Amino acid sequence: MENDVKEQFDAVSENYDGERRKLVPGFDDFYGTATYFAESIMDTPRILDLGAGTGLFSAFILKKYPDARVTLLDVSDKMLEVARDRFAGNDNVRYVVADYCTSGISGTFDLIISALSIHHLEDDDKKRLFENVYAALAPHGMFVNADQHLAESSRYAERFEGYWRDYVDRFEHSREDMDRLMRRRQLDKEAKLSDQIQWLRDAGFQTVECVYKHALISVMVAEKSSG
Ligand SMILES: C[S@@+](CC[C@H](N)C(=O)[O-])C[C@H]1O[C@@H](n2cnc3c(N)ncnc32)[C@H](O)[C@@H]1O
Repeated sequence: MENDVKEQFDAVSENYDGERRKLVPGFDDFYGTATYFAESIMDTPRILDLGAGTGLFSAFILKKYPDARVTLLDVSDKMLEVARDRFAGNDNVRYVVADYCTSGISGTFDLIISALSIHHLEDDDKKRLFENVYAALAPHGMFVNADQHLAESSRYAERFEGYWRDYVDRFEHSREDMDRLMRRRQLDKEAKLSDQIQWLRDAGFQTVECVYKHALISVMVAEKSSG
């Protein structure tokens, strides 16, 4: 992973949460659907949030599983600092500053979740990560990846980009925020949904479903066993 990703997110950590609704089309449905489908047979599931940032996705999940033991992993210590404030007093939440691409995944989890993070990886690294996620899940485990994706055709790649720009333009942004956003956007390396479904299957997942899709964003769930 380029250091740029860490630097870019370190720089926006304090304003990050306030901006999200202005940048993620269908914000409530996106996180709401991801949370709805994130299921565990355990009452106190062990959860790993990859690229947890300020803990936004984990906050939704903790409303569903208040006693979950959650590990927030992110390469940006500044983003995790905001998460520490968010979950202050919850001793079941722990924080790991690491690059999940190079550090691998240690431990066993019932649920591995990720939102808007894995699209920063090169495709080969995404494939390797999916294998590592599969290996780190308990036999009944599930992976939920809520992320941006690439359109299946170049024509729709352009249309998705236009759709997103039109959405973002509906809100006020400072020049500085816009410049930062566009610099971050240049680091994106989205993959097609069809490819990601295949890579998840190749990694060993028995059941793979796209449970939500809104132009360029989607929620994929992958279950280790077919149950
Ligand atoms: C757009 S933010 C998403 C944060 C949070 N998941 C959410 O839904 O708001 C992407 C996060 O992924 C982190 N990230 C990107 N690549 C990473 C990597 N290889 N290892 C660890 N964290 C990574 C960034 O530092 C950033 O905090």
